[in-house]
Amino acid sequence: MKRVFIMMLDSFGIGYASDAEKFGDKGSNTLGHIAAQCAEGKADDHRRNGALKLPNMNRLGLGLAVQASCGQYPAGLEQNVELAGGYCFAQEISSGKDTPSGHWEVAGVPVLFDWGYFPNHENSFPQALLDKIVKRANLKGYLGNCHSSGTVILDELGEEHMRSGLPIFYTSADSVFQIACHEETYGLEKLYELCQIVREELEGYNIGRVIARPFIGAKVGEFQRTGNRKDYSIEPPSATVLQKLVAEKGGEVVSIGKIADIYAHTGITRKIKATGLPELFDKTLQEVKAAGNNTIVFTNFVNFDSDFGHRRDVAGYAAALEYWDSRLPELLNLVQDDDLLIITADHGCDPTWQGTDHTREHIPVLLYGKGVAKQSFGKRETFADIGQTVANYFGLSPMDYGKPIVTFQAE
Ligand SMILES: O=P(O)(O)O[C@H]1O[C@H](CO)[C@@H](O)[C@H]1O
Ligand SMILES: [Mn+2]
Ligand SMILES: [Mn+2]
Repeated sequence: MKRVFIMMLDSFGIGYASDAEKFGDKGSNTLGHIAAQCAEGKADDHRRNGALKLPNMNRLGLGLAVQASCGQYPAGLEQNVELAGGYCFAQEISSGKDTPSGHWEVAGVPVLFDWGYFPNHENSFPQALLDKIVKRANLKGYLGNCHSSGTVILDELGEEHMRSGLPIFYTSADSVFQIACHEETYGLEKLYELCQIVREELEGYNIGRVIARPFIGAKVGEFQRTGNRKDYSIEPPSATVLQKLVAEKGGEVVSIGKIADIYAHTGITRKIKATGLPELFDKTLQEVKAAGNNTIVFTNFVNFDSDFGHRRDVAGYAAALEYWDSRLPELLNLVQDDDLLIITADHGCDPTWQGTDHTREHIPVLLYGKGVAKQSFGKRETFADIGQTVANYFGLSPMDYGKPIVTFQAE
């Protein structure tokens, strides 16, 4: 039976990439800096304390992958562990450091064109675009129209939004048009309809995603974003390894969490909704247990990025990693002889870094399965090596980019 399980720890970077300077990210290191702060006792709070404890990922080569990526073994992580899997690190060839670029490149389709961006920090969106949206959606106006962190803007404009009923428009260094509206006072369906209109009006602007950002709460300090976030992505520019598995083998691709949205629902045969790390992990285990031949179970663990990376919350990120690692043995126990488990990431989001945006970093690639030698697989020139490995494993036609990290015998 052939089954691949891809665990995408959103924003789990392991050291700045050689082109990081272009992004203002030279020196960033999501895991390295979290480990350093933990080791110095600077990440102790009600959620965790002491040195970073990731014994299970470390047995799959995490510490060694970090060392290979940035030259320094992560502080506090156990050394000289007996390897249970293969490991390497990969650099990104896509032009951006955003979620779709990282995910698509992992699936064998790097983004080599430039996305459109809204570079102005105030009055970010072109007036002509705003006018069209206002007219088509029959709005009385809008709030925001700027770069912002999604939680900061709720503190600033959430109450005004509730009073006026005007949607909050904002963006970031990524190619995104984000819309925050109160789930109850504005309405979830109305927000989704507005996002759909904006998606259509963005034709020609080359914007990666429109993101619905529903929230709840009565007043400042109580606002909370909900799991009803929805991403409206454009489609990948060519067939991903997910699409190939479905087209060439009639295979099954199970999306857990945000995966389906990120691939614009292409190459996905089943979608499982889940919110928060515990539920994402529970649903992953369920799907891995039930998976049949020629199946990919693909989970995006968004919380590392959205709850901790962008929020620059080091202790929160560390606690989330420790939680995830503590559950990893449950997944490892379900991996059968022919299966392949891949633990990886889509970009960095160093919680010690300036600003609140992603960071241009290498990603870890931890491989586990009987067909994987317990060794280093070096530096990978593109995240697409993962997609090529998956194509090779399933015996699909090769992807245009990437080299297989491990090769498998055709059946
Ligand atoms: O600050 P929030 O709303 O979480 O926004 C973040 O989430 C977006 C999508 O991942 C990114 O572009 C980043 O700006
Ligand atoms: Mn991401
Ligand atoms: Mn993000």
